[in-house]
Amino acid sequence: MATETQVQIYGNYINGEWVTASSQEPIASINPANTKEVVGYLQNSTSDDLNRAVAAAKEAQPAWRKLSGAVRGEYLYKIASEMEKRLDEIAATMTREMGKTFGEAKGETLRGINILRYYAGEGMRKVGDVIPSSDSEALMFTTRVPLGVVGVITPWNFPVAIPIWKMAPALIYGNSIVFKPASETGVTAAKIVECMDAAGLPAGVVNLVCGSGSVIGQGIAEHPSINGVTFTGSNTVGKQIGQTCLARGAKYQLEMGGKNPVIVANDADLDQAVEATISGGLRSTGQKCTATSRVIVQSGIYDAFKEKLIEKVEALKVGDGLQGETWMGPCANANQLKTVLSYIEKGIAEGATLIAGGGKPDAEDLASGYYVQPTVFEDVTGSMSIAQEEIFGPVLALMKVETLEEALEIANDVEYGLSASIFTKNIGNMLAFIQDMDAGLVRINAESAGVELQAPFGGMKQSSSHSREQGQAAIEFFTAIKTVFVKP
Ligand SMILES: NC(=O)C1=CN([C@@H]2O[C@H](COP(=O)(O)OP(=O)(O)OC[C@H]3O[C@@H](n4cnc5c(N)ncnc54)[C@H](O)[C@@H]3O)[C@@H](O)[C@H]2O)C=CC1
Ligand SMILES: O=C(O)CCC(=O)C(=O)O
Repeated sequence: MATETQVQIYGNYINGEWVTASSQEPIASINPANTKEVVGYLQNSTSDDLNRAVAAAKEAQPAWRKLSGAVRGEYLYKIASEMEKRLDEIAATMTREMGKTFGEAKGETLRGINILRYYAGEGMRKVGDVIPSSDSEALMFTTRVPLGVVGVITPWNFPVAIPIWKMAPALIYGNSIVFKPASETGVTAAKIVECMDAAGLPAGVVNLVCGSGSVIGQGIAEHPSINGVTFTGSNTVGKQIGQTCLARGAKYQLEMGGKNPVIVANDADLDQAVEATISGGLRSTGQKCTATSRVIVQSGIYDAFKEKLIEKVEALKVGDGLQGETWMGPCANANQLKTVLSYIEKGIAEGATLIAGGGKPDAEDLASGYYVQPTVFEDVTGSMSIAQEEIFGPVLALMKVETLEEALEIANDVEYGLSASIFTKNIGNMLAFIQDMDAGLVRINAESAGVELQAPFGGMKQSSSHSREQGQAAIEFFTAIKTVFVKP
């Protein structure tokens, strides 16, 4: 039974006020490192609550868009400062809600603060071009207008960075927001919104509505007054949201799964490749859409790479992310743990060889969390489930190849195309990889995860709806271009 004493209940934030949902049935956010601990309670909202939030956002948006970009930017700077004051508290909440280590959570919260400051500056930058008209007396130019009300549906794996890299550009370009976070990380989300409230953001500009994906998430996708929906999460849900939005003519942006490869060439720096494979594959318990999942190694370096990898993986300290010595925390929820364990079983059943990890850790102090050992398979072939499907857990699949052509063929032989890495010193290998790898993010001598806030981010193939987030690319989703023709 979960402990239910002295745990705060977080309201929805609608029209500038913290309010209780009409259902009166809070949802508990549980600590995956210790499932007896409730981190906080969230609202289990209904369609009525969503309708109120959308109405507030719709009413607030015209005045918000009429402010100058510089003034909107000032609000973002203030939100960043409020978050900075609460950096440790927000990071610790993130760790308690979804399990990543405190160090990673703090890094992510800082990243959120930097994203806010980056987009605050965007409020002062150009939004259009002057285009010569065929009429010599006319002035023709483009400008940009906000979409209106934007729905923001986010997952639990980056509970600060993802909502902020969606909300900051939405706000700077003049949109208002209805924000539905994953329930696993609703308390972290409420704390971000508390910072927005403390920064004095006008009522209704951002509205937080917690609740189930099928009611509030789907409700956002269907709502006739929501003009655009930005989503990160699973492929199945993303496609459903895309279809719902398309059917009613709303704009949508989907960031979904990955099955990211790293190629280790014979001439790779062995230590660098091993470190990056471990960091890219196992940090955050492998729960990143950019996580390394397939490790394609050339035969000349295979044995040395494998030996070093296993030695390092077996030394990783699994535990509660709030404890300083922990390198890898638990899976974020019971479903994730179940999924990871089921993929490990499938790997064995389909003929891969388990060479590290493979189950729950034995330690007694880990018994009440959703822990799994960092796991490595070898003898993995391209058709196996663990080589094709997103696991979203700390599982690496080693695949041995003779040539780099073979490596690239295997690397591209999946339905996803989010990120990919190669380790090599050969410029020809690097150029072939940059050219031929079907992924939105290609990295040379660097791990597959690691997104920079000022650069475009998004995937090819089934990994995204082919748009890009972050950096200046965000303007493409959060605004519409207007071409203006003026004649005296
Ligand atoms: N690309 C990424 O970064 C992520 C990928 N995933 C993948 O998804 C798998 C399952 O994780 P989940 O948390 O269940 O992801 P999910 O896709 O169900 O959840 C993501 C968000 O969508 C909402 N949602 C759920 N059902 C919805 C619906 N019918 N309509 C609208 N919104 C809905 C959720 O409440 C949450 O806010 C993971 O194992 C992983 O493979 C999950 C999280 C992030
Ligand atoms: O690697 C990163 O920093 C971003 C990953 C991401 O967007 C995700 O896992 O959803």
